[in-house]
Parts: sequence; C-alpha cells; structure tokens
Amino acid sequence: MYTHSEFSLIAPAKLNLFLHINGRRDDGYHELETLFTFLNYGDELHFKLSTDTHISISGDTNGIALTDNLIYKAALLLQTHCKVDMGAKINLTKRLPMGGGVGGGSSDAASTLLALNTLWNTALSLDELADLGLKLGADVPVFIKGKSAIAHGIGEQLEYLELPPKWYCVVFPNQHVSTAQIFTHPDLKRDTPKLSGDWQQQILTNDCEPLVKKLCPEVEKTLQWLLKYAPSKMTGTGSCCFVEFASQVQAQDVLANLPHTWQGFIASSVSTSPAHTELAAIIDK
Ligand SMILES: C[C@@](CO)(OP(=O)(O)O)[C@H](O)COP(=O)(O)OP(=O)(O)OC[C@H]1O[C@@H](n2ccc(N)nc2=O)[C@H](O)[C@@H]1O
Ligand SMILES: Nc1ncnc2c1ncn2[C@@H]1O[C@H](COP(=O)(O)OP(=O)(O)O)[C@@H](O)[C@H]1O
Repeated sequence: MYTHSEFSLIAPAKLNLFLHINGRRDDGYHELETLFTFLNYGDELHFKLSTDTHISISGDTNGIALTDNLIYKAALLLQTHCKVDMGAKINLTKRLPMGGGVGGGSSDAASTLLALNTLWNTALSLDELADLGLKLGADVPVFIKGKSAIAHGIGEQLEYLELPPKWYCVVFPNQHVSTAQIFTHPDLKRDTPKLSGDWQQQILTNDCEPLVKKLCPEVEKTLQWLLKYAPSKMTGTGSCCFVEFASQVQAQDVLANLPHTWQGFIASSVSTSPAHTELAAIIDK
C-alpha cells in the first residue's frame, strides 16, 4: 500500500516516427499504423492527496476550463470508476506545445491515471487503466503502457519494440493543428496499405504531412528549414516537426540556430516512458 500523500510525475512527449492511415471506420475513426517513441522531456504534474473528493488544477491551465482539461477528466474517470472517496490537488507545469502532435494532453491524462492509481491505492492493472484511458483519447493507452510500440487499430493495439536511443530537435512552428480538423478533411490520404514484411526495410512516411503542409505554410517552411540538417518529419497530425541525430551536440546545434519565430526543444528518446521510470522510483522510496 502506498502511504505518501504527494509527489511529482512527468508527462512525456511522444513522437510518431511514421504514421500510415489505412482506412476509415464507420464511426469516423481511422485505422492507423504508427510508430511511437517517448522523449525524456515533458509536462510536470504535482499530485497532492485531498481528504475530501474535490479535484482541482492549478498552474499552467492555459485557459482550458477545468472540466475540459484532460487531467480533470482522467481524475474524475478514475474516481468514479473506483468509487474513490478522496480527491486531489494537481499542479501543472506545461512545457509541451498544445495541438503540436507531441501528445501533451493525452500524456497529461495518462500520467494522472498512473499517479492517482498510486495515490488513491486503487490498484488497477495497466490493462485496466489503458481501457479507461481510451475513453479519453486514442493516444492515451500507449502512454499508460509506457513502451515504444507500433500501434494498430485506432492507436490502441500495441506491438512493443525496442528502439535504439536517439537525439531529437523538435520544432513547434507556433501554429496549432486540430487533430479533428485533419481527420475530417476530404483531402487526407487514407489508403496506405498495411505494413507487410520487415517494416524497417520500407518507406515510412506521415500520411498527414502533405495535407498539413498545404493547410499550414509554416509547417512546410519548418520542414524545409530542418532539411539543412537532416531528413525532417512531422509528428502526428502536426504541427511539430523533428530531426533525428545520434548525438546531443548535433541536436543542440539545430536548436541554437532556430529562427526566433519558432520554439523548440531537444530531447533523447527512451524505450520506457519516463513517467513509468519515475513512478517506479517513487513507489520504491
Ligand atoms: C493522430 C495521433 C497519432 O498519435 O496524434 P496527435 O497528432 O493527435 O497527437 C493520435 O492518434 C490522435 O490521438 P488523440 O489525440 O488521443 O485522439 P482523440 O482525442 O481520440 O481524437 C481526436 C480526433 O481525431 C480523430 N481520430 C483520432 C484517432 C484515430 N485513429 N482516428 C481518428 O479519426 C477522432 O475522430 C477525433 O475527431
Ligand atoms: N492538459 C491538457 N494539455 C493539453 N491540451 C489539453 C489538455 N486538456 C485538454 N486539452 C485540449 O486537447 C487539445 C489537444 O492537445 P494536445 O494533446 O496538446 O495536442 P496533440 O494531440 O496535437 O499533441 C488542446 O488543443 C486542448 O484544447
């Protein structure tokens, strides 16, 4: 039984190293194949147990109403599902750009479920938490499971794999892209055949990239600018773009030269989500 009453937990960024869209289901969701990796960089959440059932969020709420915040939705879902008679005071330090394709909202939700499952001693398994998380967003289960993976289905069927660690420079071109807008657009490419054979021998792209480049010229500019350094890609439905390197210095060099109109960060990839690594250390204390 976990007996401490407060701790902090990271909500890491993800990158989609490729994203193929294989079709559209009758409910509007898309069948995907996408490679998720986690970064050692993210939002910071602080959780403090309350003896009443109130759930509050302070810090960088960025104008999102309490009941719309995925952190609140996650906390309420777990509280209701497990009939918990405690609450939580949650503080958010936001570092991940919103609507940037690095999964900040989904990661915040997943870290909230992981943290409160510990703080409230609800003892749900990762499978049970992932099933709950899927109600909040297609990306939440991968953050709950916390292992780099190729996702199938709508993003919830996970095939785990180890990836060699790399350094990334991730650039946010100061434009937010709505996932729903991209997935409802008539021009989105939706007919990429499913992967067969060794995926590492195939051409792996992001099917959202051509459409987002057309809709957001700043994304096109960012991808072009990054090409000076390495092959550039967009993550998820955008708008963040990234380049991959073997060493930190190479990633740092790109960041040092970034035009002032954009924002960026560098981070290394990890096969296990840093939220899981941190939580294991907290529980062991
Ligand atoms: C595309 C991806 C790839 O990682 O990333 P983002 O760019 O958003 O981070 C995700 O699958 C996004 O996951 P998430 O952001 O949790 O999606 P949801 O909240 O469930 O859905 C947002 C919108 O996208 C659509 N959607 C989402 C996932 C999917 N496989 N098909 C869809 O058509 C939904 O219909 C909804 O209108
Ligand atoms: N805690 C949160 N952090 C970020 N976005 C949130 C949060 N709660 C709700 N949202 C909503 O979810 C939308 C998508 O956010 P985010 O996950 O950052 O984008 P993406 O899926 O492109 O990475 C935001 O535009 C915002 O309206």
